[in-house]
Amino acid sequence: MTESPAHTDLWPAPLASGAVDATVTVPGSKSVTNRGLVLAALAAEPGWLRRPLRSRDTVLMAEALRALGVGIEEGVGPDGTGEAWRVIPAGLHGPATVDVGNAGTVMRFLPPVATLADGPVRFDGDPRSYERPLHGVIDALRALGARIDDNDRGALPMTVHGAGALDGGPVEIDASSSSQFVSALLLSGPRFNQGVEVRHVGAALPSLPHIRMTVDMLRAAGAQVDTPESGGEPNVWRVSPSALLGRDLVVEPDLSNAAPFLAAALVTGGRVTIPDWPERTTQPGDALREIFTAMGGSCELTEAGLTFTGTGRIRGIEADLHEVGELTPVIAAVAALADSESVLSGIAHLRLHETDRLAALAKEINELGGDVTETADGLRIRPRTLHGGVFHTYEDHRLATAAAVIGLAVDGVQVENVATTAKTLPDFPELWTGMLGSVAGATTVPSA
Ligand SMILES: O=C(O)C1=C[C@@H](OP(=O)(O)O)[C@@H](O)[C@H](O)C1
Ligand SMILES: C=C(OP(=O)(O)O)C(=O)O
Repeated sequence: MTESPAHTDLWPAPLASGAVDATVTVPGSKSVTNRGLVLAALAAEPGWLRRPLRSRDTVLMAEALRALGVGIEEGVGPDGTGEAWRVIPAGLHGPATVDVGNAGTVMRFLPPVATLADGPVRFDGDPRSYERPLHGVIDALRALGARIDDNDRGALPMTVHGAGALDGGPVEIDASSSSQFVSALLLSGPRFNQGVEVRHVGAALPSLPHIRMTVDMLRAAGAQVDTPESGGEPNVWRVSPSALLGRDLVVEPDLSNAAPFLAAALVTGGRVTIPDWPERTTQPGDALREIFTAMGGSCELTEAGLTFTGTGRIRGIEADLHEVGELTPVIAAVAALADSESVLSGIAHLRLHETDRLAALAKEINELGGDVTETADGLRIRPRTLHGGVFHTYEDHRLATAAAVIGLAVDGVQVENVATTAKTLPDFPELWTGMLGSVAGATTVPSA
């Protein structure tokens, strides 16, 4: 549906001329915003999303819900401060068309919602969306009573023939390729006639914090959810049928998108504060505190937010990133600048993310003179002296931010299509140069 433009734009990644010392306000979480939109759309009464992320993935989600009949009004919040979206649930209608772009959250969370519409809902997206796994959602919905026309591909494009309701009940899925299969079924579960019981069968499930986020947000909307952690069976989640409450939800900053800024403190031996870092959160980005501390920095959570301080020395790390896979590109970039080897494991499923992230990181870091090899389930990174060159980003926002991190320490890194950061962080170039503006004598290059 969406054409893939030829991306020849090159953004000269600014070199840091000294230690950064900055406060960076990071926009809202993609994962929280898109769950918040779905739950608000399925609620029995209107709700608010305050400080939502406005980015390609969240705008696609909002547009899709509008296409199904949901009202989403963009404006300021009930207290008159900050951006807020008012979500007004309505009967869900087909025929409708949904453009998923390359958003995993849209392509996986919305087909269960579409089963509740009263007509056909056509799903299409970027060429890459056709390659990303969706079989877990399609097979499960069919088992729960839905009619889906996917030409036996188990992938996009497809049409969900909404019948106005879904039986629901127990279902088995293999979600080892994406935790989003589980989240997708749970989010709509309260609205299925019998609720839903999802049993994961197969190899280990990735991204467990994202499933905890789904469960926490469902409970906050009034749903009853039984989980392995609340005394249930391992790998089984159960959501009872119920109405959902309209909430006044304040979206946390996107902690995964804080990664490149925290990395800048580590790489330059500087200091970066991220305001509004939550004390408790299900976001996987919270693990950065531990991971970057192990790589050589230190952090402190105060009323000002999370302050991360680097020493200028970066240590390699051996880390299983299975639960926090989306942090991999920036961690790999830091590891390429470390003084010892790193082994990142547990992330074979990243081959099916926005791009094959393992292949892309190995190729692009190696083209700058690095020594990165792919393992069966991750990356081995041996630091080398790097040189400048073009860093291709494969329409992957996190490849672009990873390249910017390397560019802090390596002169002449040119990031192809930095605009691809718009998937989750449209203001990245401005935030980055703003952060560097606080370095005396910094070479800040305006974005192309
Ligand atoms: O549910 C979510 O919001 C997400 C779950 C994870 O997906 P996978 O389990 O497919 O890795 C993560 O990588 C993605 O960025 C966001
Ligand atoms: C894997 C990611 O996104 P998506 O939601 O498209 O799966 C990501 O943002 O790193």
